[in-house]
Amino acid sequence: MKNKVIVITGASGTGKTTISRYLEDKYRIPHVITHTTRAPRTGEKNGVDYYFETKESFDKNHFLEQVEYSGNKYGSSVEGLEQAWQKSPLVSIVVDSKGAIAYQKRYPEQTIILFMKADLETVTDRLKKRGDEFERLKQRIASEENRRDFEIPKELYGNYYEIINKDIKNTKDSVDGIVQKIE
Ligand SMILES: Nc1nc2c(ncn2[C@@H]2O[C@H](COP(=O)(O)OP(=O)(O)O)[C@@H](O)[C@H]2O)c(=O)[nH]1
Ligand SMILES: Nc1ncnc2c1ncn2[C@@H]1O[C@H](COP(=O)(O)OP(=O)(O)O)[C@@H](O)[C@H]1O
Repeated sequence: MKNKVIVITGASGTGKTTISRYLEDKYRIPHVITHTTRAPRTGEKNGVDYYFETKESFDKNHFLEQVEYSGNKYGSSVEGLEQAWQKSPLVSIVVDSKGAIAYQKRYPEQTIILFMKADLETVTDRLKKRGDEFERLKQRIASEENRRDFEIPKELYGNYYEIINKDIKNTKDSVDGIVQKIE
């Protein structure tokens, strides 16, 4: 198989991380670890969930693309992608929609985009249950970037799979169908 990357995008709480973990557990598809200046959430580990950076250390990386999202910086490096491809020709990455556009442009033949969708009420409820601190959660939900990511950007029209993540079993079935088609 030629190296490929499953790019998982969508608004906060729509299930991107859940699906990335599912791909890892069921199919041994490793995820690319990206960099962020946001503080770790309870249970998140440096070098596993993210590389947690200071503003200074963040800028020392060689980014393939980087964004500002709800007041924090996020970025993914060529090295991170190459490292994941060394483990497996098929890997996944969780990024915002700007990141998804960047991957589609740079690796048009190798990018498979999953656009995760759920309604605002559902995601708000899930983020509360995830334990996100309330003030941060409100700020995140209201952020321009998050509001934007409830819809797929026009640059990706015709080039993505939409997954409506209500019932988790149906969601996993849809993901299974997509993974099995990847050559
Ligand atoms: N473009 C880009 N987006 C990223 C990267 N890493 C994470 N993100 C996105 O940044 C946004 C915020 O991530 P996070 O703080 O973990 O919040 P969550 O979406 O609520 O889990 C999400 O849309 C992530 O997909 C990256 O390296 N590049
Ligand atoms: N279909 C679902 N039904 C119920 N809870 C879900 C579902 N999908 C995800 N969750 C939960 O919702 C929360 C947000 O999901 P997560 O994968 O962290 O979203 P994202 O990475 O897009 O912010 C997590 O606590 C997760 O376990």
